[in-house]
Amino acid sequence: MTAFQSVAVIGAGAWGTALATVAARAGRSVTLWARNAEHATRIASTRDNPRLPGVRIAPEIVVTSDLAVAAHAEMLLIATPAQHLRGAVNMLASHITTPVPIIACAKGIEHGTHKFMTDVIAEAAPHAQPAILSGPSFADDVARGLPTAVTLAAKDEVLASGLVQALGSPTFRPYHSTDIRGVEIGGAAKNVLAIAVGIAVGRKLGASAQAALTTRGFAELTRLGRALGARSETLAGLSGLGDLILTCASPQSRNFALGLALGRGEQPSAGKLAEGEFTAPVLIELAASQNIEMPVSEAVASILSGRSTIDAAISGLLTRPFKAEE
Ligand SMILES: NC(=O)C1=CN([C@@H]2O[C@H](COP(=O)(O)OP(=O)(O)OC[C@H]3O[C@@H](n4cnc5c(N)ncnc54)[C@H](OP(=O)(O)O)[C@@H]3O)[C@@H](O)[C@H]2O)C=CC1
Ligand SMILES: O=C(CO)COP(=O)(O)O
Repeated sequence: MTAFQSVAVIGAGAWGTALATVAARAGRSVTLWARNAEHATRIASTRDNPRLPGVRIAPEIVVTSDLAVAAHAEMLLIATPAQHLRGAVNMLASHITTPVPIIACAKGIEHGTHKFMTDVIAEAAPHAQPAILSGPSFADDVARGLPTAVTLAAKDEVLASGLVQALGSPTFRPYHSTDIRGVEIGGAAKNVLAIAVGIAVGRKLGASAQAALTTRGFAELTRLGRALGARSETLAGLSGLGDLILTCASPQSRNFALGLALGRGEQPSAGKLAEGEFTAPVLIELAASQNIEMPVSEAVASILSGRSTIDAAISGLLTRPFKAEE
């Protein structure tokens, strides 16, 4: 019997809905919280969420917009966009008076503070036990029960392992870790790098360029990770290299798709969350503060901000001085 029988997922977007399904499949009693009361009522009655079309939400999942109901759970998963995670945890904080695990499921770095998601949780809800779940996992695949594997990290290995036991099932396999920072860096940086690779594919630069850019992207992700104390095996694991491979190779990724549209000179789809767009400027600020070179991420940030054209950014990357591979 797991110590975490009840689970609440905060944020009823694509990922929150998929994670609620995962937890229900693992035998937990699940509450899915949506900020909008009308949305919650509609999802509860139709058992369908337009943010994750075609996925039937199991009848036993309670859908609510009442935060007090959700906050009763023995573990909480936060699946809002990264820049809204602090707001969500702030709202939860007054309901949390005992140590309860709060698992960040968003991928990003907070603007202004340069803080990673578990640091934001620790600040906003001092009683919480922050953890992070990240890895190669499209919400649609996960909700449909296709096999996926992710990393779940907490400071305390026993806690991380307990959370894995509560959420894991044959088709959703979390691996536990204590390298919180390594997991957070991989998830945040891979979205920015996926935009770069999408641009290259959209510009028809070829499969060789796609592989080269993904690999050099991994090199800069690793450089930053090492500088911030991440473990190499985490960066080369599911939440780092694993998620980078997934996101840099599939138009199913919203970040890759954003890059693809930009590279083709098309208008990106409106209303689709591509976290890399928000992470790019803060990622390069953070890298600069550590004296870490991240030329691919810098190119993405300068394209997105309009400081550079796509052609100038590509030319800038291709004419960098030759150097040793590291
Ligand atoms: N989709 C995926 O495959 C995966 C996504 N992730 C990560 O999960 C996070 C969420 O992504 P995803 O679910 O796909 O995004 P969606 O755009 O599908 O949904 C975002 C959800 O967050 C809600 N939301 C927005 N702002 C707030 C807020 N201030 N307080 C509470 N809820 C809020 C939105 O509510 P409303 O509906 O009312 O607008 C919406 O339900 C991102 O960081 C993403 O990188 C991670 C792994 C996989
Ligand atoms: O994080 C994801 C897969 O692991 C989802 O990727 P996108 O946000 O690019 O769709």
